[in-house]
Parts: sequence; structure tokens; C-alpha cells
Amino acid sequence: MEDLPLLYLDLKLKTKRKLRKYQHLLTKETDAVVTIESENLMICNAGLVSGNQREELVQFFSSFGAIEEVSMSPGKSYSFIKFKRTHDAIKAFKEVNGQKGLPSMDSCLYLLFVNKVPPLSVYEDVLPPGLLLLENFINEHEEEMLLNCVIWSSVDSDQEKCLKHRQVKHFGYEFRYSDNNVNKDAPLMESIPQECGFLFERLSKSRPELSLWMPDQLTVNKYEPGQGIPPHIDTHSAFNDPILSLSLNASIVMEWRNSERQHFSVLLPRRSLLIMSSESRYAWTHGITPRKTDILKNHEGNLTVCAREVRVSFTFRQLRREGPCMCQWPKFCDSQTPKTETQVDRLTEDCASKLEKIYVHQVYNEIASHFSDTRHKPWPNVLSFVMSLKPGDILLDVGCGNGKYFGHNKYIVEIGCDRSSNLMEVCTTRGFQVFQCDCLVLPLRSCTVNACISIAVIHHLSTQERRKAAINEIIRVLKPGGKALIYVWAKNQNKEEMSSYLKQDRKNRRKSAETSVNHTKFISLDESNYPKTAPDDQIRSFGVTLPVHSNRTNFQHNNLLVPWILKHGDSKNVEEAPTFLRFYHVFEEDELVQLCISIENCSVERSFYDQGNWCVILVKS
Ligand SMILES: O=C(O)CCC(=O)C(=O)O
Ligand SMILES: [Fe+2]
Ligand SMILES: [Zn+2]
Repeated sequence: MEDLPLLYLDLKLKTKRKLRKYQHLLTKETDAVVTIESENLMICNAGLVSGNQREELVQFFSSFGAIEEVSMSPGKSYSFIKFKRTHDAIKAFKEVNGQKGLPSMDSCLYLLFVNKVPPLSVYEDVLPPGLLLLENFINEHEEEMLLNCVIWSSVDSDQEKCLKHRQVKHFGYEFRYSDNNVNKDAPLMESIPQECGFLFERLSKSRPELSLWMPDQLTVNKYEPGQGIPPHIDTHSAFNDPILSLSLNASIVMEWRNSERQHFSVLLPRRSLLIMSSESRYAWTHGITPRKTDILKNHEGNLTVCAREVRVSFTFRQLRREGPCMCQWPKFCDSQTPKTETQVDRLTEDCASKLEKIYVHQVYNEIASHFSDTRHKPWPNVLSFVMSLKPGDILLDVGCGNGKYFGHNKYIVEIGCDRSSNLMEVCTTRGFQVFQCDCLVLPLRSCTVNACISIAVIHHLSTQERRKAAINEIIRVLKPGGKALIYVWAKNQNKEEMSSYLKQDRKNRRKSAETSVNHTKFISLDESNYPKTAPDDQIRSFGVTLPVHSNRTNFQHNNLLVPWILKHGDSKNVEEAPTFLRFYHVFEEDELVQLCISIENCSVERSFYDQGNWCVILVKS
């Protein structure tokens, strides 16, 4: 940022500090810049958002000379004044800066010279994608009739709540603000008033694609001036697409925001119908800022401040009954994201072990031969750990798979274990010393091995407790001073250069991995997706839904199912190849270290990122 011009030198330190902050705001939010002196002033801390009125600014600043223009933008706490003569602007600048000025304000005023008055950001005519506004959807009689359908009682009832922000009444089903959902099994006594029927007949004429759409839930919101509704996305799993909102009795400005920080202020005129669908319904928040005025364009196209009046809105929705939401915006979708993630961690021991049995052990057993064919090249950092061991050291590989780290260091004793008997067979054929066991219960005496490796194993355990228990078990069997090397899959596959996992996809090799998108499919572990291996009753008891990962893309979730497409030696036909799903918990940065720190007799000697994995070297104390 450029420093302030010389003229500002005379000002107090505190004022200069404040002005530098406002200079930053100016360059961030507008295309104007600070100048030495000009006829234009930025009034840094008086604007519509801070509750200042145009008239008040005009009155105050006119005392310095004739004003040509006052510009106030909605949503801003600053404004701009253009004097007719630079001389008068300088006068105002010198007298007002850092001083108490406006009668309505307790705090000091701050001014900056700017090269121009930046253009106003007014309500754009563009709307978020998928949002549609039908103006004059109803006439005044219909408006009155609809307003009369709702009888507001003065006492709080269950269906009619006076929320902090506004008064609400539900028809058809109650929308619970506590968990932002509806109880689909408990319809209300009062269904949507019959008087609303004409709206949907009319809608189907102008919007044929909605001719079959019928709401079964209605929320009536009543906003007194000063009240609003916090920004939100109507819960995906609760309602279908679209959602309609009819504005009655008064106009209001609704704010729309997306995750790319785009922001639209949309004026909802009285008697208009707003149709929120697709992206606007699923990926943009909407809300009404609690305030007593809105800034509207008048007939001449100028902005004016309008006092809000009581607005009543009818929000019509249709309950989602055909299973979870399958929208394209999983990031905002409660059907697709957070619930499943946390649910896995809350599984009981019994369920967690069943989940692993079906989605890890049985899968590896079935794919053992194909899996082993794809696992030849040892990772260099693991190999150098193995090679660093002293002659006579005992190395245990927990989850050794096909034994790809065995046979490199000729001077050590190597033993391996794995859950999969078929992988054990591969090892035995190769002449390695292995036994079959679960990594949670190693059949070894405590303090017996000099070193341990566990590569890409612990991420197959479904709860944090079980992952911790597995590391605990490794530490237990280590001799004091012994070391363990642990690798787990990282959620972030782009930490350094692209990991080899992502690189294997030719498309990704070309494009930046940053942009690799993932259209997630979800599988409920309740519905048997594993007819071959999983008896119904086992799957049913999980009660979790997990996202299915698109291979060779970045991870979008921590708990997920990763497909393994089984190709037999003879068949090249991918279509016929059965797909198996493996459970993974992919780790956040530092998660593995934190887990290890919480374990007794164990210190973290080194932690690093290697080929898409978070890795630690642990030492037993
Ligand atoms: O008042 C409105 O127009 C919108 C209300 C709303 O967004 C809601 O109830 O979810
Ligand atoms: Fe809403
Ligand atoms: Zn959704």
C-alpha cells in the first residue's frame, strides 16, 4: 500500500493510523485511490450501514462550501462527497479530520482525498444462478386475501413462534429451527390454506416445468422493521428443489452470498414471487439483514433510503421423500457431508469392527492377488528406514501385505502380519515369516521387537479410538528405544508436488491437481452394496452413509469408501470387472502426530509428508 500524501503529515498519529486503514479499505472495495488533494472526499466512517442519512451529510458539509454530489452505497459504512471547489474540500479535510463533527455521531470523523467518486454498487439486475423473480405475481386483492389467511395470535404457540428475529407460523409440517429440519412423520393439524391453491395453477402456466410441483409445507414469516433472517441455506435433506417465497405487504432487500464471496443484494418487490432453484437453492445463502431501512432506486433511478414496513412472506416448500439429496453441491449438502463423517467416529466397537471386516478385511482378501500384482516398488523413505536397522535387529511389519519391504536388509530378522489370509499366502510363497492377525491385537510379547513399520494400514480403522489402539499396540511390542515408522493416507494429496496417487491419472498429470473436481456418489451402508460378502444383518447395523471416492482425485471427505476395480489376469474388460469398496479414514495435517502424542511411552522423533501420506517415526521410551 502506498503511504499517505504529505498533506496528511500534520495530522495526529492516531488519525493517520486510522486513515491508513481506511485507505486500505478504499483500494480493496473500490477503484478509487487516495490523492494529495481534490474536490472529492471519502467520509471514511459515515455511511448507510453506520446509520447515517444523506440529508445529515449534506447539511453538515455544506457549511464548508457548495456540494455537487453525495454518494452512499448500500451495505457500506463510508460515503463520498464531491465539492464544487477543491478549496472547500481542503477546508473540510483540515477542520474535520479526527474531530467530532456529525451531531448524530459520538465518534470522530475521518476523511481522505480521493481521485474520484467511485460508481455505486446498486442492486444488480443479475441474480445468482437458478434464482428467478416474478414481479407482480399477484394483485392487491389477492395479497389482502392471503394476508387474511394467517391469523396471528398474541401468545406464543408451538406452530407460531416469536423468534428473536421475526414471527413465524408453519403449515403442513413444522420447520424446526433447532436442527433446521422437519419431522416428516408428524404433519401439523393445519395444512397449507386452500386459498393458496391459485398460486400454483398460475405458476404452472408461466413455468410449465413446475406444473407438477406442489408444496406440502408453508412457512409464513412476519418481519417488523429492524427484524431479519440470518443467512442460511434451506436444509437440503429436508426439501426438494425449488423453494418459493412470496413477498406480501412490503418490499425488502435479500442478501445472497456464495462461497466465492460473491454477493448480490436482491430487491424483492411487494407481490413478487421468488423461485430459488438449483445453484441458488443449494449453494448460496440467503438472508435479510435486520435493519429499519433499505436503499431502493426511485423512479428517476436515484437511490433513496426507504423505511421498512411490516413484510410478510409465504415460503412454500416440498418435503424430500425420495431418499437423500443428491445435489451437485456436496460441500453444502447435509445429506452428503458432515453427518456421515462424524457418525463413523461414533460407531460402537462392535459396528466398527463389522464395518472393517466387510469394507477392509474381506475386500483385501478378495483382491489379494490383483493387489499384490500392483505392489512391487518399495517407497524409498520406508526402504531407507528398513536399511538403517542394525544387524540382528528384529523388524515387525504390521499389515505387511505382500511383503514388499522384506528381503532388502539381509542382516535383520523380519516378521510380518496381516489380516488377509490370501495376502499371507503370497508372503509364505515368497518365503517370508508371517502370521495372520488383527493390528489391534498383536500376538507378541511386550518389548520384543527393535523396529516396526506399518505402511498404509491404520487409515483402514474406522474410529479414532481404534486408530489410537493400533498405534498403542505397536508401541507395546517395541523394545524401549525401538522405533516405529507409520504411514497413513493424507486427505491433502497436493501437499508438495502432486502425489503419485494423483499422478497415475493421465488427466491430472496435465491439469493442475487443484482443479480436479469430484462428483461424489454416496452409499448408505444400510443398503447392502455388498451382496456377495455381507450378510444383510451386518450391514444394517452400521447406520452410516459414506461417500464413494472418485479414484485419482483429491479427497473431499475424511471418511470414505475407495473403489478397487478387480481385473483378472485374463479379462481386460473394465465393465465386467467387479468393484470393491475399501473403507479409509484419510488424515488431516498434524492429526497423526496428535494421535501419537496422546500415547504413553512414545515420542515423535520425526513427522513428514511423503507421496500423499502423513508419516511419523516414533520412539518408545
Ligand atoms: O422471508 C423470506 O422471503 C425468506 C424466508 C426464508 O428464507 C425461510 O424461512 O427459510
Ligand atoms: Fe430460507
Ligand atoms: Zn444437497
